[in-house]
Amino acid sequence: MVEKPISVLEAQEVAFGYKQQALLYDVSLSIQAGEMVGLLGPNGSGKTTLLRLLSGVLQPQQGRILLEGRELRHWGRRKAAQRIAVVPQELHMPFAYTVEQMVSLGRTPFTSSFWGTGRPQDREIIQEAMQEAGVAPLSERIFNELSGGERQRVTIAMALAQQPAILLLDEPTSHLDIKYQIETLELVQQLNRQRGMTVIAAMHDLNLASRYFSRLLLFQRGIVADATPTEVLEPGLLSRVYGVQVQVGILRGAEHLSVLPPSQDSPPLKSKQPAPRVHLIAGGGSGELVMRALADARISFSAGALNIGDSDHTLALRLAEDVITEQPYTPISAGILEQVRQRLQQVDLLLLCPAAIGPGNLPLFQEALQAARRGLPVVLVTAPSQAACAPELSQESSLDTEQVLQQAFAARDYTGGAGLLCLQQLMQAGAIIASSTAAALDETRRHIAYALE
Ligand SMILES: Nc1ncnc2c1ncn2[C@@H]1O[C@H](COP(=O)(O)OP(=O)(O)OP(=O)(O)O)[C@@H](O)[C@H]1O
Repeated sequence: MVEKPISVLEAQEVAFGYKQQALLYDVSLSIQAGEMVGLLGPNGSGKTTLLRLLSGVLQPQQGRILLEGRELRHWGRRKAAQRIAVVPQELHMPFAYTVEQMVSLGRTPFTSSFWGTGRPQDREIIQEAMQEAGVAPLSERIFNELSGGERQRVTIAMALAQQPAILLLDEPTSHLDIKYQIETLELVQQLNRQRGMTVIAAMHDLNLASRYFSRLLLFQRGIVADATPTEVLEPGLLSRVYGVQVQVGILRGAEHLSVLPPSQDSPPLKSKQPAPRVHLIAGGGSGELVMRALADARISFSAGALNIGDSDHTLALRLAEDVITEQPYTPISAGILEQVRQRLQQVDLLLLCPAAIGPGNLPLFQEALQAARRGLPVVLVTAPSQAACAPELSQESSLDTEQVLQQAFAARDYTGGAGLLCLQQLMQAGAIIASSTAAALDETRRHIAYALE
């Protein structure tokens, strides 16, 4: 029997938010010893927060983080620091420490002395760490007086002095010029290859990420993609996540992918998929089953508007051909609504998933109603719980079915009646009820086939 290797670091269904506001949810990932993983994602997507959770600085509000198979919060700070070192984006020191003193702090988890210089072997490790990170000539300089790039390399030396099994780096090249960017990543790669150090680094530079990391995690409040650079650096996926068009290819003579802005005279990017014929409106996880079913059936669809941070948004980034994106925690704006309106004029079918309707997304449903009145076929997908009671209901009178449907519509309405009215008007405008994911898929296939005739 082949034994499953134990992950050195694992996140199991982790959820976390600051001040009651959900930020990350359902993050599950497993890192094996010796992996080199690049963590990509736009500003504010939660990369630093994920690294803080993986290092134990923050505790998950749901789920757990395991270090070498044991829950991280049971390790204790000192023991965990003997295994994991963190290179933060910025380090501010309140005192005038020298570089050597700073790097010495890296030995603190192993010694009783604050500076970690008690034993000769510690002094040796500190010197070696300064050499490796290229900061030995700066050893007597005051840390706070160094340039951003120099400070970053000192922080790396501090982490190396910790001799960790796992190195977490938060944008390790952000303050460095191109020479030090390359040197830093070469150093990290060397530590990974020669010492088997496991590396996870948040990266903004997609080209450096594709060059140095064999596994990339594309993050947007949740994991959108977790695969090799070739699979993750896919123009459609990047444009959905970053909201900008890019070209991806292998430059002549190079061995790795490059991501570039599209040149002005290059033709617009052609999608591998045909233009979506189906649009989906969802939210709060209500679209998950339908999106998975559409993707499994290889039906190209667009989705939105969805707020960043909504689980349906993260899934749509992965599965949909195009996603109309709204900022987190904000009502659907007029500009975004206009994008939805235009999309609804282009597709053959709208799938409305059983999302709760509040003041923020009510305009979306009203837009759907306008589209239905203009003649766009609309399928109202009812919640799985509603589908579950449908077979029993079909044996009762049709009035009961109607009543249950109305109750279900009312339960989704958080607008004081406008949401319910909109759903009722959608029914009057001819919307079809699909009481299961399978029924929604059947309706979708039927409409696509009909539209092709
Ligand atoms: N201590 C905090 N309190 C409240 N909100 C926070 C805190 N730290 C981060 N945030 C918010 O959480 C979100 C994610 O931040 P985070 O720093 O994890 O993202 P990031 O992907 O690392 O961003 P960047 O690429 O810009 O560094 C942001 O909206 C940020 O404002």
